[in-house]
Amino acid sequence: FVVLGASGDLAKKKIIPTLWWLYRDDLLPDHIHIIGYARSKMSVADIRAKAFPYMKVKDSEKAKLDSFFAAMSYVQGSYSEEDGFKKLDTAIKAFHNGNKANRLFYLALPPTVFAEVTQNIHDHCFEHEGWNRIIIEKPFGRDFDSSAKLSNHLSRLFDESQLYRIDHYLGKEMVQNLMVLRFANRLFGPVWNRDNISSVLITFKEPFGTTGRGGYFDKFGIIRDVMQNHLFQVLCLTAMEKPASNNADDIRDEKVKVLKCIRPLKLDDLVLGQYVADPEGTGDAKEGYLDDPTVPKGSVTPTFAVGKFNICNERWDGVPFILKCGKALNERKAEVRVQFRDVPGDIFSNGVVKRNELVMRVQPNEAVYCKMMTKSPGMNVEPVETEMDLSYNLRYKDVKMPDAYERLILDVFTGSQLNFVRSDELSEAWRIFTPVLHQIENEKVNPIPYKYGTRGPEEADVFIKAAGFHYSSTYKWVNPNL
Ligand SMILES: NC(=O)C1=CN([C@@H]2O[C@H](COP(=O)(O)OP(=O)(O)OC[C@H]3O[C@@H](n4cnc5c(N)ncnc54)[C@H](OP(=O)(O)O)[C@@H]3O)[C@@H](O)[C@H]2O)C=CC1
Ligand SMILES: O=C1O[C@H](COP(=O)(O)O)[C@@H](O)[C@H](O)[C@H]1O
Repeated sequence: FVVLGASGDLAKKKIIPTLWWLYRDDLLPDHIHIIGYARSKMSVADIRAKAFPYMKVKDSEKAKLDSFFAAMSYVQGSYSEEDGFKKLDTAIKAFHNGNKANRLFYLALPPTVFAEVTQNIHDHCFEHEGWNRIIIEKPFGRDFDSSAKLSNHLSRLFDESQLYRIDHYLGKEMVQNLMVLRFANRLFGPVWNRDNISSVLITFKEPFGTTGRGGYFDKFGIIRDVMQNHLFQVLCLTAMEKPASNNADDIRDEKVKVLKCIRPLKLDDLVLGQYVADPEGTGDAKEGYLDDPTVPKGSVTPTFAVGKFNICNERWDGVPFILKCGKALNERKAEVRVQFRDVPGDIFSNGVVKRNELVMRVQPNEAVYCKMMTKSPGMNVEPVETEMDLSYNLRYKDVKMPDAYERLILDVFTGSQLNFVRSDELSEAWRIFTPVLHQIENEKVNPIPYKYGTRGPEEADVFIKAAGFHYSSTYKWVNPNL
């Protein structure tokens, strides 16, 4: 397992800790050897020191941790020159000692070096006896053309079955559960359509800004960072037809079909925002997006976006899929909210009956709940709002929920591409977003300012309401834990 970019942030925060958790739980193959590769002069001890704060090691695990790092080495080399990769190949060969070996390369690297690194891996580090697999992190390009260029480059070097494009949302418990909820319950199938569903709202909110990553983020913006990939994957799993089987290509075929039914997004179907400081807030809230010195002065990059999509097929035509994402908002939350149509021929008093909603909460605290009406308990006969609630922390108290990266890296070892992005999914997603992204950039469309720590610009609520999502404001949840 070669971690390219071993000196970087992703390696220390995610990849090394994930490998450790898999190793600790005896889920990695026997005889695994991990090699870090980067330009910096460093050692395995340095990798260990950098990653340790993120590895959640218990005192009782210290001996196992030592054996984990004993199975690691480090090779210093450049990303552009072949010498480093030849050295890497020699280092790998030293471990398999002439025996057949499988090689997995994780590109924990900035996209600027993807092309040269993959070329060098292909030319100098491929094993001819065992399998070779490459894991690539997003961003997979910035638009349709750059993504196609990267895809063409990769397809010249590798077979699609060797490429694992990570979208870590596909490794999250509730995102994986979408398939089971939809296709393993008779309850939902018959109502999962335009006759019964009035809108689908897919939300991603983070309560912190981009400080520290402003330089990277500004080149991409929230649409490329979250909506075009994470939220679109969730949209596809929510909207797709039942696949012929649960094998990776059958599922990905269905996702592609959904994307093909979506027309390119228009500016009128978007609300864009950018967070500003909240002078009364504390800590980071005192800093707006433009106050970050790594963000170019006067940048109009959106940190918040709501987009409305129509899936023009027999099941969904006319049902708005509303995708909302933003940084520096009031809470951390990712969820899918399926809102049903009004009950026809309401026989109860005016406006008491509210729409049903099925909410699949991805994070925090995984839950599936269905907002519904019940008779007010006791002497009263009026309908009241309530919920059927599957809260994972109550129902599955002792289950350890693996991190998304743990599931996905394990998938790569086992050769399952189900939870990875195929190149045609990618090009369809870019087809939908590229024209509007270019328009936003060319016309320097001004995002609406919103205060750090709020729910985003009020215009977003107006837009979402106009799109067809009803917010009743009357639903009150009683936390059974309290
Ligand atoms: N098992 C569990 O843990 C359960 C927890 N709950 C909790 O109860 C609370 C309420 O439930 P919830 O399902 O959110 O229902 P609500 O009816 O309170 O909210 C529904 C949606 O309306 C949006 N919203 C909030 N304020 C406005 C507004 N002023 N205008 C327009 N839209 C608005 C919210 O999204 P946003 O603010 O993101 O835009 C949310 O998507 C939540 O905190 C939920 O987590 C409920 C049921 C079960
Ligand atoms: O890919 C990304 O995802 C993270 C959010 O991931 P989560 O698992 O914490 O929900 C986001 O912060 C980041 O901007 C984006 O690049």
